[in-house]
Amino acid sequence: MDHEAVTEEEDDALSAWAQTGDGDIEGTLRPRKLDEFIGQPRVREQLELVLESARRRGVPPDHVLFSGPPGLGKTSMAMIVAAELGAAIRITSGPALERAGDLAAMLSNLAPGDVLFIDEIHRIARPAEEMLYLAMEDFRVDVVVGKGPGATSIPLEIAPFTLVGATTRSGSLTGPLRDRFGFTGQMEFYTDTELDLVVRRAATILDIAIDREASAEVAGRSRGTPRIANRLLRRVRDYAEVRADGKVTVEIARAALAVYDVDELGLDRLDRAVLTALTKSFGGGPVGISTLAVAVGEEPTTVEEVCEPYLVRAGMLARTPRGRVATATAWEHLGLVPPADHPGRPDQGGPASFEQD
Ligand SMILES: Nc1ncnc2c1ncn2[C@@H]1O[C@H](COP(=O)(O)OP(=O)(O)OP(=O)(O)O)[C@@H](O)[C@H]1O
Repeated sequence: MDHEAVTEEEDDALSAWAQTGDGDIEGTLRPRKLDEFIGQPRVREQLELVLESARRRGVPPDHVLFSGPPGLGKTSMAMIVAAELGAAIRITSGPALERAGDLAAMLSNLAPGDVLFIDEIHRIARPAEEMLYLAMEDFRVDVVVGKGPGATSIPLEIAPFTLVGATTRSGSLTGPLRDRFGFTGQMEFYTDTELDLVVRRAATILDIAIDREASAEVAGRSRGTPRIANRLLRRVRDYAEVRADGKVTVEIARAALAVYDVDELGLDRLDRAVLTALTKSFGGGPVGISTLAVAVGEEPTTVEEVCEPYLVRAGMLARTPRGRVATATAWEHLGLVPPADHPGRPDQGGPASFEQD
């Protein structure tokens, strides 16, 4: 292993990480405990208080919601909640709960203290959502037997449990559902320093020799997202193994990332397609998200949930009440000059003049 400036303390931490589990790669790379989780200091501190207090009182903690863009560690956090409580976790997702009966079956099979994790909870069907209200509040479900005027509803007690929900769109959650969560952890994009740690941790687990400059390069191009950091690391490893001696240096990392179309800011082909359509086809905007999605041949939700958060964060795209607008930084990044009257031009007020929605 080639960790040039790794301190002894870091080395200990890295080798402790190396001993975590096996299984599929994503699973292998998932942090298992709260203190193993890199980044998100605010969410970690808040969650620790929620869990510790529940542990001391000997009751299941309040229901927990994690929200934020994909790949920031919401599923990992859900698993950590269960691990920290020493509880079993049952996993499902909003789209899988199409019928209330599916949810009733899951809820009635829970043992006391279990954690039920519902990923993409904003996509849960209405009848299941209504069943969830009662389950979250009173640990009860009403099972409807029969049809038509003769139908009766039988109340069924369920074990006290903790619901952990994850969503990329907390805004689409209905008020009553949102209100039933006692704690919401808002996951933020990671800093480059945090991602550097994520990359080095994964390199240790996967036994990839990467030097410090190279891990920083991969981290800097990972769009603030650990899942992307781990993925880029694996692609860089492939390149190093096939085209070189297996060691990842910064030159190898740069060459590999060029092959995979990841630019210096971490923007991939889709991000650049969005910016190119926005600037070249729509004169910088404003343009609606659906039109933009059609122009790049993607689903509006993919553009909205996967590309947009990072482009907004990188200061390249602004959401205005009239649609999406490319900022001066976006034009510059593509090597283009914004038209004279475009609001993205700094002399026209620049990005700061945009009203965010
Ligand atoms: N803080 C972290 N430290 C190290 N690795 C992390 C961290 N957070 C996430 N990862 C890694 O990133 C990957 C994605 O994490 P996870 O599945 O928890 O994200 P998510 O927010 O649930 O994503 P999605 O909403 O797309 O399912 C996992 O392989 C995990 O190992």
